[in-house]
Amino acid sequence: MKKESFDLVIIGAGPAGESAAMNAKKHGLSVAVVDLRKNVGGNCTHKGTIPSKTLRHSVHSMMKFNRNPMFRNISDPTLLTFRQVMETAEDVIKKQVNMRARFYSRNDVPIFHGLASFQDNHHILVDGGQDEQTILHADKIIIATGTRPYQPADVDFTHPRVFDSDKILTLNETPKRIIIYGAGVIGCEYASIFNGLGCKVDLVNPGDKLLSYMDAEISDALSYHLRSLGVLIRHNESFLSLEPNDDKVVLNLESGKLLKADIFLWANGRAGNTEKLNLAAAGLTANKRGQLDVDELYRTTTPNIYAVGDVIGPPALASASYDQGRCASSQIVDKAHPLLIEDIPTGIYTIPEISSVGKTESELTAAKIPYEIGKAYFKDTARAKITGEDAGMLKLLFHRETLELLGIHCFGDQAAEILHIGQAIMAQEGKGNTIEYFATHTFNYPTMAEAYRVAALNGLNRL
Ligand SMILES: Cc1cc2nc3c(=O)[nH]c(=O)nc-3n(C[C@H](O)[C@H](O)[C@H](O)COP(=O)(O)OP(=O)(O)OC[C@H]3O[C@@H](n4cnc5c(N)ncnc54)[C@H](O)[C@@H]3O)c2cc1C
Ligand SMILES: NC(=O)c1ccc[n+]([C@@H]2O[C@H](COP(=O)([O-])OP(=O)(O)OC[C@H]3O[C@@H](n4cnc5c(N)ncnc54)[C@H](O)[C@@H]3O)[C@@H](O)[C@H]2O)c1
Repeated sequence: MKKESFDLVIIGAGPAGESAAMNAKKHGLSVAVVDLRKNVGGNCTHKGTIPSKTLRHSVHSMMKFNRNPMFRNISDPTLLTFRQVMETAEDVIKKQVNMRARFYSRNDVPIFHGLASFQDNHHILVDGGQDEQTILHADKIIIATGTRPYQPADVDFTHPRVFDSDKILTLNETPKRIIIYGAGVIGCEYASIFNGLGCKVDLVNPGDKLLSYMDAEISDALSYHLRSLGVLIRHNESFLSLEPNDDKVVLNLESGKLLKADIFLWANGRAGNTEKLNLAAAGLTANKRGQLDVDELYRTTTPNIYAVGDVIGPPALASASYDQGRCASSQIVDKAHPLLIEDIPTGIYTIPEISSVGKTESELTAAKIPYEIGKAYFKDTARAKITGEDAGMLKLLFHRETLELLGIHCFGDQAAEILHIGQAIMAQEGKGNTIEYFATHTFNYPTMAEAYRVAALNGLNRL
């Protein structure tokens, strides 16, 4: 059996593992990465963020084409199939893998392909199959193994009409009707994608609101727009059983309702990839969702082992995973790094898109912070009229005495980009963070950024 030794071994080549590896290497450590997959990029590139965002982009482009009368000079409205949009996604995945693989080779970080498991807290066995086994000795170890869709035992995911968010990428035919169970981020994003492909979508939500952690007005706006596009949302419904047949699936709900569709997508929760790591050998245990507990420096309870990314639980975002990986390896190379755990923005790629950072109205009300609201409706900006994307709103929440920006909530086309303008101001210290910035600086015209000026003036006029 081969044996090699490194300062740092990272398990998982997703966003968290990649950024941890690059950062440690740049600071002079010898680093190796282990991943089950032949290709780097993690679930983010192969199953999660990249395919879903590419699918969403293609579907959204097609919707714009179908909606804009100018394009009728070229062709009648048309629909793409799931396979067609998936081909574009596969192409993007390939390009991402090539780019990311170059990061590893240029920085001289070897990748060991195979299943990693602990032998003790300094030794990892990499099982590459076919007698290819390697033992890696490491001074420090970072676990960045991510998550996979949680699969309840009573749902048969081997049935061709039953999918989770990984398997859905293998779908060959566009269904006429789909039931999506779970209305978290994945459920809502796929509801938008399938709705855009012309499918009838039943979005079944075990909760009483879509994305209830969002600002209530934004959550309501999402429900309104999804419904107006034809998505049937059913709140407060719980899964009872699923009967997959040759020609359809039947979902039985605890309320006694029975829903029928061509396919069923389970989008309710994820589980940490820890069960094959032999954690006990390293003195570690995972919680019942397979996640690991860490302190604010991403240290597990075993002193030389760190954990980052989705495997440590919320916020479970690619964006945060990149930062967590860098933070953890900065601790290892003894370069203190800002912790980057406050005010993580959310970008939710429904159609229309949602993005927010900072406090919601209900959080500010509960904390008895005297805030005021400034709003800009996209329909009142020239840019939105030009692009035809005029459904949406930018809402700024600010302290009515100090004018400090406390929360930014945006709904509509490009919301995830628009948000970062305000985030930059919100992150300023002391008097640098003021809503007045938007009223006293000139914005390019016509832009969506101009919505900040409109919202700031709207808010200041309320004082
Ligand atoms: C459908 C979907 C859409 C998403 N959209 C977004 C989005 O728009 N924006 C956003 O910020 N986030 C999004 N996310 C979340 C994002 O994908 C994750 O936060 C991110 O992938 C987490 O990165 P990670 O490095 O922790 O792990 P992952 O990307 O999960 O990678 C972990 C890697 O570890 C490997 N591994 C696991 N166990 C072992 C083992 N024992 N041995 C060897 N290798 C192992 C796996 O093969 C995998 O390659 C989405 C997720 C999903 C599912
Ligand atoms: N645009 C984006 O940023 C984006 C897009 C898609 C997914 N994601 C990330 O992926 C993660 C998963 O999204 P989601 O929509 O599946 O989930 P979610 O976190 O919204 O959860 C959906 C429901 O499943 C439950 N649940 C979670 N894990 C479970 C488990 N192991 N067993 C039983 N129930 C469980 C949750 O409590 C919740 O009620 C999220 O944390 C999200 O941040 C992000």
